[in-house]
Amino acid sequence: MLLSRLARVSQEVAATSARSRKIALLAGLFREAEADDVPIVIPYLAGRLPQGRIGVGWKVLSRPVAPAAEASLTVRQVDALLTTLGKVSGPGSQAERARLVGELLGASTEDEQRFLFGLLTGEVRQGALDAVAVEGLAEATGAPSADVRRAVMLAGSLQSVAGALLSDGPGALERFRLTVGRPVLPMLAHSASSVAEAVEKLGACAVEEKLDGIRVQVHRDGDTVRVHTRTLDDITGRLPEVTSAARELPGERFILDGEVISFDDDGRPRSFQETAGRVGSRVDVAAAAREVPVSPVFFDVLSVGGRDLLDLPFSGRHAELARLVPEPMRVRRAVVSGPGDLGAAEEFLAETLKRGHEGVVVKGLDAPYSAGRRGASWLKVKPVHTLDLVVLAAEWGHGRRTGKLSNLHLGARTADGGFAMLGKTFKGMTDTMLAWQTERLRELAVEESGYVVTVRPELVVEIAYDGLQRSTRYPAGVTLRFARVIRYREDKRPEEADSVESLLAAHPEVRP
Ligand SMILES: Nc1ncnc2c1ncn2[C@@H]1O[C@H](COP(=O)(O)OP(=O)(O)OP(=O)(O)O)[C@@H](O)[C@H]1O
Repeated sequence: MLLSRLARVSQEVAATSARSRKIALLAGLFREAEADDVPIVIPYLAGRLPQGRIGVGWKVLSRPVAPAAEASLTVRQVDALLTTLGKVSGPGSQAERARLVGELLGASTEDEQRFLFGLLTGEVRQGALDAVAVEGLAEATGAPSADVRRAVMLAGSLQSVAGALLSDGPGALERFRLTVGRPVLPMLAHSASSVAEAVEKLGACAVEEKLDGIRVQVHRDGDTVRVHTRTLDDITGRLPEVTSAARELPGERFILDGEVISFDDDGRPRSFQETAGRVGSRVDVAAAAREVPVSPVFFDVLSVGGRDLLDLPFSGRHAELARLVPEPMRVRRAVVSGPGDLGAAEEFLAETLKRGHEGVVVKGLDAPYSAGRRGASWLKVKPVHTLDLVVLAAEWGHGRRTGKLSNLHLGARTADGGFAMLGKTFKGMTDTMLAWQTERLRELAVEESGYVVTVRPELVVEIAYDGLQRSTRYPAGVTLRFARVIRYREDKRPEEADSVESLLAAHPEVRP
């Protein structure tokens, strides 16, 4: 497929607000695409680079290059060139990058240059595009859109489903069934501001402790056990405790969902940093496991004995879980009949906090498991409220922080797929964090002006704050009070950051 075709459709999709028109435009594009184009076309449309980072800064991009008169570049040629670009390193790499970018832009028409510029600087990001692309695929291939959605949910990747559908037709969806050994994206939660609000919304529900560890999905097939993170990385080798616990359960084939966490000798949870450090260590796992042992604590089951349980109501899945996993290895919970029983829910939250956990997750008893979604039926309640925001820029520090990128400009997602800055912070960072962020942000830099370095909006950071206040200086009309960094969330994509809309919904006091 020619880049010019993709660039035109991308522009048309951005220009129309009608969802049906967007779907029709994408369906048209998919009908023309070859299966090999798909892994490039879909991320480009959403404004993502399949290569992740390629280390091209604003300086290189902003050098004017005379455009080509006629479109000839294919998306696969562009992708190959960007892959080469991403691999350039060592002495002379700046000049080599500039040469390759010059080559790319010189072969592009003016429209294509504009598209590439947006793509490389992160400006054409379109957050909601993947959902529209699912509908477009269904329309282009004649597959029912609910089936495409379920396949994407289970595959955890729109690209792979699209590639299979476009080369083999609707029958290819069969390949994306829930299978032991093949991880699926986990179900996620929304926030509620209180247990009362959550119980009011959900009615009969289970109130579960929220453990601040690392999410794991454990697959066992006979003697084979695999452990995956929420981003589907395979971390089996790092967690011998989890594999041996899974082998001792009275089932041969299952998929369990839970959290691994490290407890101290008194049974209180150790800090997230300790658990994360342990789970992150790949060398000398045995020594790390002696120093910081972790335990799996399960809260859901997706499959058992070859039966797919995703569509069972949570109460049914939990009954299966209780048959498979002994109580000490399951999260503690209280079942609550509805708002009339709020006292029991509040008591459980208070007890959970006293035991050192960060809050609770309130779960509707009737809801199926929605893999890869923030289901409306899981609501987390944490007394210390935090936000996941995207770093838009950073300022060079001074004094002790000279040479470090320090003050972060923080953005929340906006309805149009962009980000609105909510404020800045340089608080809460450890020295390690400062060094790490300086390096990462320099790689993401697109423009440097004075002491402010603007970056591709890719890094997600968890921020604690004491509230919102109105402000005319910021585009959303509000700013954060006493924002401070808690940790970077490398497991989250910017599309998963908090939005201005949800923030304002949680703070009625600042609404005009
Ligand atoms: N009982 C539980 N049920 C579901 N998730 C739990 C539970 N205990 C801990 N968790 C963790 O909480 C996360 C759910 O919160 P969410 O989906 O919003 O992700 P998150 O943004 O990482 O949450 P947070 O930043 O609040 O930890 C899960 O991914 C899981 O790792």
